[in-house]
Amino acid sequence: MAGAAPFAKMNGIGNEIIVADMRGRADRVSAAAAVALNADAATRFDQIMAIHDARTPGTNYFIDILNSDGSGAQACGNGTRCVVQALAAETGQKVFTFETVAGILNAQEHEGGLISVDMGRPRFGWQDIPLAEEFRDTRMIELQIGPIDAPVLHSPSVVSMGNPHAIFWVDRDVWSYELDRFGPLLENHPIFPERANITIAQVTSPETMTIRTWERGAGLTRACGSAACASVVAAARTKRTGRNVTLRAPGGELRVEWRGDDHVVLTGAAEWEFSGTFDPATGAWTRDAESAA
Ligand SMILES: N[C@H](CCC[C@H](N)C(=O)O)C(=O)O
Repeated sequence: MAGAAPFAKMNGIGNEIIVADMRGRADRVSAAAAVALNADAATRFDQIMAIHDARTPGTNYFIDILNSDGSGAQACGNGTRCVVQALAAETGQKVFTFETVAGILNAQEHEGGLISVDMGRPRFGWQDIPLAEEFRDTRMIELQIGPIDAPVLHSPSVVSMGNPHAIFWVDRDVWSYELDRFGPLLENHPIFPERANITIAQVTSPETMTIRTWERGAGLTRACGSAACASVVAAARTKRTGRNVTLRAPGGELRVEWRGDDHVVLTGAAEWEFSGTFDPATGAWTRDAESAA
Protein backbone atom coordinates (compact mmCIF):
# COMPACT_ATOMS: atom_id res chain seq x y z
CA MET A 1 0.00 0.00 0.00
CA ALA A 2 1.26 3.47 -0.89
CA GLY A 3 0.12 5.22 2.31
CA ALA A 4 -2.25 8.07 3.09
CA ALA A 5 -2.95 10.94 0.70
CA PRO A 6 -4.20 14.46 1.49
CA PHE A 7 -7.72 15.45 0.45
CA ALA A 8 -10.00 18.48 0.64
CA LYS A 9 -13.78 18.26 0.95
CA MET A 10 -15.12 21.03 -1.25
CA ASN A 11 -18.23 21.89 -3.23
CA GLY A 12 -19.02 23.60 -6.52
CA ILE A 13 -22.35 25.35 -5.78
CA GLY A 14 -23.47 22.35 -3.78
CA ASN A 15 -22.03 19.65 -6.08
CA GLU A 16 -20.21 17.65 -3.38
CA ILE A 17 -16.58 17.14 -4.35
CA ILE A 18 -13.54 15.47 -2.80
CA VAL A 19 -10.27 16.75 -4.25
CA ALA A 20 -7.64 14.06 -3.65
CA ASP A 21 -3.93 14.83 -3.93
CA MET A 22 -2.42 11.80 -5.68
CA ARG A 23 0.65 13.62 -7.00
CA GLY A 24 3.94 11.79 -6.77
CA ARG A 25 2.43 8.33 -6.53
CA ALA A 26 1.43 5.62 -8.97
CA ASP A 27 -1.71 4.19 -7.33
CA ARG A 28 -5.29 5.33 -8.00
CA VAL A 29 -8.25 6.01 -5.75
CA SER A 30 -10.07 2.68 -5.73
CA ALA A 31 -13.78 2.18 -6.36
CA ALA A 32 -13.98 0.61 -2.87
CA ALA A 33 -12.49 3.78 -1.33
CA ALA A 34 -15.06 5.89 -3.19
CA VAL A 35 -17.95 3.76 -1.95
CA ALA A 36 -16.61 3.85 1.64
CA LEU A 37 -16.11 7.64 1.64
CA ASN A 38 -19.61 8.12 0.23
CA ALA A 39 -21.10 5.89 2.93
CA ASP A 40 -19.79 8.23 5.65
CA ALA A 41 -22.08 11.29 6.12
CA ALA A 42 -19.06 13.55 6.77
CA THR A 43 -17.41 12.74 3.44
CA ARG A 44 -20.49 12.01 1.30
CA PHE A 45 -19.70 13.26 -2.19
CA ASP A 46 -20.87 13.30 -5.79
CA GLN A 47 -17.40 13.13 -7.43
CA ILE A 48 -13.80 12.54 -6.38
CA MET A 49 -11.33 14.59 -8.42
CA ALA A 50 -7.97 12.85 -8.01
CA ILE A 51 -5.03 15.04 -9.04
CA HIS A 52 -2.19 12.98 -10.54
CA ASP A 53 1.16 13.97 -12.04
CA ALA A 54 0.92 15.09 -15.66
CA ARG A 55 1.13 12.37 -18.31
CA THR A 56 1.41 14.65 -21.33
CA PRO A 57 3.83 17.52 -21.97
CA GLY A 58 2.06 20.89 -21.92
CA THR A 59 -0.42 19.83 -19.25
CA ASN A 60 -0.14 20.58 -15.51
CA TYR A 61 -1.90 17.53 -14.08
CA PHE A 62 -3.91 14.45 -14.97
CA ILE A 63 -7.32 14.32 -13.25
CA ASP A 64 -9.00 10.99 -12.54
CA ILE A 65 -12.75 11.41 -11.87
CA LEU A 66 -14.82 8.93 -9.83
CA ASN A 67 -18.57 8.99 -9.15
CA SER A 68 -19.92 8.11 -5.71
CA ASP A 69 -20.82 4.59 -6.87
CA GLY A 70 -17.14 4.02 -7.75
CA SER A 71 -17.64 4.30 -11.53
CA GLY A 72 -15.48 6.60 -13.64
CA ALA A 73 -16.61 9.86 -15.26
CA GLN A 74 -15.05 11.62 -18.24
CA ALA A 75 -15.96 15.16 -17.25
CA CYS A 76 -16.90 17.12 -14.15
CA GLY A 77 -17.15 20.88 -14.53
CA ASN A 78 -17.95 21.76 -10.93
CA GLY A 79 -15.24 19.43 -9.65
CA THR A 80 -12.70 20.99 -12.00
CA ARG A 81 -13.44 24.39 -10.45
CA CYS A 82 -12.73 22.91 -7.02
CA VAL A 83 -9.41 21.52 -8.29
CA VAL A 84 -8.49 24.97 -9.63
CA GLN A 85 -9.33 26.66 -6.35
CA ALA A 86 -7.32 24.12 -4.33
CA LEU A 87 -4.28 24.38 -6.61
CA ALA A 88 -4.49 28.18 -6.88
CA ALA A 89 -4.57 28.44 -3.07
CA GLU A 90 -1.52 26.19 -2.84
CA THR A 91 0.62 27.60 -5.64
CA GLY A 92 -0.69 31.06 -6.56
CA GLN A 93 -1.02 29.84 -10.15
CA LYS A 94 -4.29 30.98 -11.76
CA VAL A 95 -4.32 29.28 -15.16
CA PHE A 96 -4.20 25.50 -15.58
CA THR A 97 -4.23 22.88 -18.31
CA PHE A 98 -5.57 19.52 -17.19
CA GLU A 99 -5.82 16.16 -18.87
CA THR A 100 -8.72 13.75 -18.21
CA VAL A 101 -9.68 10.53 -19.97
CA ALA A 102 -11.87 12.73 -22.23
CA GLY A 103 -8.98 15.00 -23.30
CA ILE A 104 -7.33 18.30 -22.43
CA LEU A 105 -9.12 21.19 -20.75
CA ASN A 106 -8.11 24.67 -19.69
CA ALA A 107 -9.31 26.46 -16.58
CA GLN A 108 -8.63 29.69 -14.76
CA GLU A 109 -9.40 31.51 -11.55
CA HIS A 110 -10.55 35.12 -12.02
CA GLU A 111 -10.10 38.15 -9.76
CA GLY A 112 -12.85 37.85 -7.14
CA GLY A 113 -12.65 34.05 -7.02
CA LEU A 114 -15.02 32.87 -9.75
CA ILE A 115 -13.52 30.09 -11.87
CA SER A 116 -14.02 29.30 -15.56
CA VAL A 117 -13.49 25.91 -17.14
CA ASP A 118 -13.30 25.40 -20.89
CA MET A 119 -15.25 22.15 -21.23
CA GLY A 120 -14.32 21.71 -24.88
CA ARG A 121 -16.62 21.06 -27.81
CA PRO A 122 -20.00 19.34 -27.50
CA ARG A 123 -20.72 16.31 -29.68
CA PHE A 124 -24.08 15.42 -31.15
CA GLY A 125 -23.66 12.20 -33.14
CA TRP A 126 -25.70 9.28 -31.78
CA GLN A 127 -22.54 7.18 -31.56
CA ASP A 128 -20.72 9.95 -29.69
CA ILE A 129 -23.22 10.16 -26.84
CA PRO A 130 -23.59 7.12 -27.15
CA LEU A 131 -27.10 5.91 -27.99
CA ALA A 132 -27.90 2.24 -28.60
CA GLU A 133 -29.57 2.92 -31.94
CA GLU A 134 -29.31 5.42 -34.74
CA PHE A 135 -30.97 8.81 -34.33
CA ARG A 136 -30.12 11.20 -37.15
CA ASP A 137 -31.31 14.23 -35.19
CA THR A 138 -30.27 14.32 -31.55
CA ARG A 139 -31.98 17.67 -30.89
CA MET A 140 -34.95 15.56 -29.92
CA ILE A 141 -35.07 11.79 -29.55
CA GLU A 142 -37.98 9.47 -28.95
CA LEU A 143 -37.90 8.56 -25.28
CA GLN A 144 -40.61 9.03 -22.70
CA ILE A 145 -41.54 8.11 -19.18
CA GLY A 146 -44.90 7.96 -17.41
CA PRO A 147 -48.28 6.90 -18.82
CA ILE A 148 -48.00 6.13 -22.53
CA ASP A 149 -50.74 8.60 -23.54
CA ALA A 150 -49.71 11.31 -21.07
CA PRO A 151 -45.92 11.06 -20.58
CA VAL A 152 -44.46 13.03 -17.67
CA LEU A 153 -41.10 13.56 -19.41
CA HIS A 154 -40.49 13.04 -23.11
CA SER A 155 -38.48 13.91 -26.23
CA PRO A 156 -35.13 14.89 -24.67
CA SER A 157 -32.24 16.53 -26.44
CA VAL A 158 -29.05 14.48 -26.08
CA VAL A 159 -25.49 15.82 -26.01
CA SER A 160 -22.02 14.57 -25.13
CA MET A 161 -19.86 16.96 -23.11
CA GLY A 162 -17.28 14.16 -22.90
CA ASN A 163 -19.96 12.40 -20.83
CA PRO A 164 -23.53 11.52 -21.86
CA HIS A 165 -26.41 13.91 -21.14
CA ALA A 166 -30.14 13.89 -21.82
CA ILE A 167 -32.08 17.14 -21.31
CA PHE A 168 -35.85 17.00 -20.85
CA TRP A 169 -37.59 20.34 -21.47
CA VAL A 170 -40.39 21.13 -19.04
CA ASP A 171 -42.96 23.94 -18.75
CA ARG A 172 -43.69 23.62 -15.05
CA ASP A 173 -41.45 24.27 -12.05
CA VAL A 174 -38.57 21.75 -12.07
CA TRP A 175 -39.40 20.84 -8.45
CA SER A 176 -42.83 19.55 -9.48
CA TYR A 177 -41.24 16.51 -11.20
CA GLU A 178 -40.26 13.37 -9.30
CA LEU A 179 -36.69 13.26 -10.56
CA ASP A 180 -35.69 10.88 -7.75
CA ARG A 181 -38.19 8.36 -9.17
CA PHE A 182 -37.65 8.89 -12.91
CA GLY A 183 -33.91 9.62 -12.75
CA PRO A 184 -32.72 6.05 -12.10
CA LEU A 185 -35.04 4.62 -14.78
CA LEU A 186 -33.81 7.10 -17.39
CA GLU A 187 -30.14 6.87 -16.34
CA ASN A 188 -30.26 3.12 -16.94
CA HIS A 189 -32.59 3.10 -19.97
CA PRO A 190 -31.36 0.68 -22.67
CA ILE A 191 -31.13 3.55 -25.16
CA PHE A 192 -28.05 4.70 -23.16
CA PRO A 193 -25.47 1.86 -23.30
CA GLU A 194 -23.09 3.84 -21.05
CA ARG A 195 -25.96 5.22 -18.95
CA ALA A 196 -26.60 8.98 -18.93
CA ASN A 197 -26.87 12.07 -16.77
CA ILE A 198 -30.53 13.15 -16.72
CA THR A 199 -31.53 16.83 -16.50
CA ILE A 200 -34.89 18.57 -16.46
CA ALA A 201 -34.70 22.14 -17.70
CA GLN A 202 -37.17 24.99 -17.66
CA VAL A 203 -36.21 27.84 -19.95
CA THR A 204 -37.29 31.11 -18.32
CA SER A 205 -35.93 33.61 -20.91
CA PRO A 206 -33.45 33.58 -23.81
CA GLU A 207 -30.69 34.11 -21.21
CA THR A 208 -31.91 32.12 -18.20
CA MET A 209 -33.00 28.62 -17.26
CA THR A 210 -33.53 26.48 -14.20
CA ILE A 211 -32.19 22.91 -14.08
CA ARG A 212 -32.19 19.87 -11.82
CA THR A 213 -29.97 16.89 -12.54
CA TRP A 214 -29.97 13.20 -11.72
CA GLU A 215 -26.33 12.25 -12.25
CA ARG A 216 -25.12 8.97 -13.65
CA GLY A 217 -23.37 7.13 -10.85
CA ALA A 218 -24.20 9.75 -8.21
CA GLY A 219 -27.97 10.34 -8.18
CA LEU A 220 -29.65 13.66 -7.35
CA THR A 221 -27.10 16.44 -6.99
CA ARG A 222 -27.44 20.12 -6.14
CA ALA A 223 -25.61 21.07 -9.33
CA CYS A 224 -23.90 19.44 -12.29
CA GLY A 225 -21.58 21.57 -14.39
CA SER A 226 -21.39 19.39 -17.48
CA ALA A 227 -25.22 19.14 -17.40
CA ALA A 228 -25.40 22.94 -17.29
CA CYS A 229 -23.17 23.04 -20.38
CA ALA A 230 -25.20 20.33 -22.13
CA SER A 231 -28.44 22.17 -21.30
CA VAL A 232 -27.27 25.46 -22.80
CA VAL A 233 -25.88 23.80 -25.92
CA ALA A 234 -29.12 21.84 -26.40
CA ALA A 235 -31.26 24.94 -25.73
CA ALA A 236 -29.30 27.06 -28.20
CA ARG A 237 -29.41 24.27 -30.79
CA THR A 238 -33.18 24.11 -30.53
CA LYS A 239 -33.52 27.93 -30.48
CA ARG A 240 -34.88 28.00 -26.96
CA THR A 241 -32.10 30.35 -25.77
CA GLY A 242 -29.07 32.20 -27.02
CA ARG A 243 -25.52 30.92 -26.42
CA ASN A 244 -24.93 32.89 -23.22
CA VAL A 245 -27.08 31.65 -20.37
CA THR A 246 -27.24 31.95 -16.58
CA LEU A 247 -28.55 28.76 -15.01
CA ARG A 248 -30.17 28.32 -11.65
CA ALA A 249 -29.43 24.92 -10.08
CA PRO A 250 -30.60 23.85 -6.61
CA GLY A 251 -27.15 24.76 -5.19
CA GLY A 252 -26.71 28.14 -6.89
CA GLU A 253 -25.92 29.89 -10.13
CA LEU A 254 -23.70 28.93 -13.06
CA ARG A 255 -22.90 30.79 -16.26
CA VAL A 256 -22.38 28.99 -19.54
CA GLU A 257 -21.16 30.44 -22.80
CA TRP A 258 -21.10 28.38 -26.00
CA ARG A 259 -18.42 30.36 -27.78
CA GLY A 260 -18.14 31.02 -31.50
CA ASP A 261 -15.19 28.59 -31.69
CA ASP A 262 -17.57 25.85 -30.46
CA HIS A 263 -15.97 25.58 -26.99
CA VAL A 264 -18.30 25.63 -23.99
CA VAL A 265 -17.12 27.67 -21.01
CA LEU A 266 -18.57 27.11 -17.55
CA THR A 267 -18.16 29.77 -14.85
CA GLY A 268 -19.07 29.60 -11.17
CA ALA A 269 -17.87 29.46 -7.58
CA ALA A 270 -16.09 26.80 -5.55
CA GLU A 271 -15.90 26.41 -1.78
CA TRP A 272 -13.48 24.65 0.58
CA GLU A 273 -15.05 22.88 3.59
CA PHE A 274 -12.33 20.88 5.39
CA SER A 275 -9.16 18.92 4.76
CA GLY A 276 -7.88 15.53 5.85
CA THR A 277 -5.92 12.49 4.78
CA PHE A 278 -7.30 9.20 3.46
CA ASP A 279 -6.24 5.78 2.31
CA PRO A 280 -6.85 5.59 -1.47
CA ALA A 281 -7.22 1.80 -1.23
CA THR A 282 -9.84 1.60 1.55
CA GLY A 283 -11.25 5.12 2.01
CA ALA A 284 -10.35 5.18 5.76
CA TRP A 285 -9.79 8.87 6.60
CA THR A 286 -8.97 11.40 9.30
CA ARG A 287 -9.69 15.10 9.49
CA ASP A 288 -6.77 17.52 9.80
CA ALA A 289 -6.57 18.99 13.32
CA GLU A 290 -6.41 22.62 12.12
CA SER A 291 -9.19 22.08 9.58
CA ALA A 292 -12.56 23.88 9.92
CA ALA A 293 -15.57 21.98 11.26
N1 LIG B 1 -20.96 16.83 -11.42
C1 LIG B 1 -20.23 16.80 -12.65
C2 LIG B 1 -20.65 15.80 -13.64
C3 LIG B 1 -20.45 14.40 -13.22
C4 LIG B 1 -20.84 13.48 -14.31
C5 LIG B 1 -20.95 12.11 -13.87
N2 LIG B 1 -22.08 11.85 -13.01
C6 LIG B 1 -20.93 11.16 -15.06
O1 LIG B 1 -20.94 11.58 -16.23
O2 LIG B 1 -20.93 9.96 -14.80
C7 LIG B 1 -20.12 18.15 -13.28
O3 LIG B 1 -20.16 19.13 -12.56
O4 LIG B 1 -19.93 18.25 -14.49
